[in-house]
Amino acid sequence: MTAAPTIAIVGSAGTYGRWLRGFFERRMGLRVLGHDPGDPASDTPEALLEQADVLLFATPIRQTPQVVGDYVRRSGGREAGRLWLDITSIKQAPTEAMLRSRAEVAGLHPMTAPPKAPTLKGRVVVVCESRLDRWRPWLQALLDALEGEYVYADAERHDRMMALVQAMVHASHLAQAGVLGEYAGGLGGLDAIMPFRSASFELDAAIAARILSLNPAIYEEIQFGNPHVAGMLDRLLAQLSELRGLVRQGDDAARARFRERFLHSREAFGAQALEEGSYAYERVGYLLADLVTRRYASVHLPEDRAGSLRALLHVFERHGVSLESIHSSRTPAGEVHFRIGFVRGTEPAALSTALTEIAGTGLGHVLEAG
Ligand SMILES: NC(=O)c1ccc[n+]([C@@H]2O[C@H](COP(=O)([O-])OP(=O)(O)OC[C@H]3O[C@@H](n4cnc5c(N)ncnc54)[C@H](O)[C@@H]3O)[C@@H](O)[C@H]2O)c1
Ligand SMILES: O=C(O)C(=O)C[C@]1(C(=O)O)C=C[C@@H](O)C=C1
Repeated sequence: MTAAPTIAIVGSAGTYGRWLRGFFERRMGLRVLGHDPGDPASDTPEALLEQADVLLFATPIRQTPQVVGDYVRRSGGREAGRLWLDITSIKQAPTEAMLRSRAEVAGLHPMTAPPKAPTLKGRVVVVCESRLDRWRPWLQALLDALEGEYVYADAERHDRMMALVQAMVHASHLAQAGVLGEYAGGLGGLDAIMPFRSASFELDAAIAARILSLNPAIYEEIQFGNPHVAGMLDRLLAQLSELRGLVRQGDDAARARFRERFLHSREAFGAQALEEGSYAYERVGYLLADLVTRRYASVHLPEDRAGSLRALLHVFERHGVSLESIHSSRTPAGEVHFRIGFVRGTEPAALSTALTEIAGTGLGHVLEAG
């Protein structure tokens, strides 16, 4: 074990492999090697096994157990005393494959696509500590640097949870996307439906859109590669079939059964989860409402110092421009920027003068305005 280990990423040209290289190099100051058949300039598997202290698999879910098996064979015992990690979305098979090595082993599962931020701050990461000894303190240092929110489980429990947290959510949104597609002919596409949206519809459509925009192989494997998914789908289908049966039946008895069977899930959620969930929903609702504000500007404050936001707000105040909302987020490079919404009736000339002054004095970079 060394305090500044050399890291090797298997799958270094992939979406997460690239993000992780940036993280290890820039945030942790570590030397990073990587192999990926998609990048002919990448290092060889032999170089990884010869030089790296920590080997991290960021390869496609379906291939990962075989890829790990291949590295176990090539390594031939050299991995003893080193650390092997993976970030696969399904844990049991990759973990079993890594445990066939002599390395220390831990599985990580970031519950997010690589963010447009330098760390996983605020994002959940599942940690499967499979065989840890001398690498435990370094793994903790890695988790601290990643700034995630950690939950611990063994690989089997992880996969059972993912049948609900991922496979159920993806399956129901893919089904919604399919239904919307079938109705598109009669009602018009999503464009025609969206003006009628509730916040719930907007969020569900956003989730479906997200699933359909990311790597299809991941979503396929989350359904097909987890042995706990088929049972979950049976239950999901049974719930929907029962609901359909009751709606078709349509009488008071069916309504009573509906209230009893479906609305009483309240008890399963519990009072606290209901309160917190409903509050979270309201907050997201406000955010969505703010994002449709007609007049807005996105501003990056290059000087990361106390008082720079106050100076920015002061410019708007001097030009008589009133704010309706202000939200902060990050650019891909990790820079904070503020999205500011302005009240209806904002004088375009006053807003334009304020934004020109902000850019001209170097107080802020105006990234976007509308
Ligand atoms: N992208 C996400 O949202 C996300 C989130 C959490 C976890 N993960 C997990 O991360 C892993 C990688 O996902 P991704 O989105 O980066 O996928 P990706 O397809 O973008 O990247 C995978 C990379 O692995 C490479 N590869 C394939 N076979 C290889 C081999 N034998 N040796 C070396 N490299 C090989 C591919 O060429 C590709 O560049 C998956 O296991 C996935 O479940 C992804
Ligand atoms: O789109 C996102 O950011 C995701 O959260 C992706 C998502 C998910 O949908 O659950 C997909 C696969 C990964 O295993 C983790 C998270």
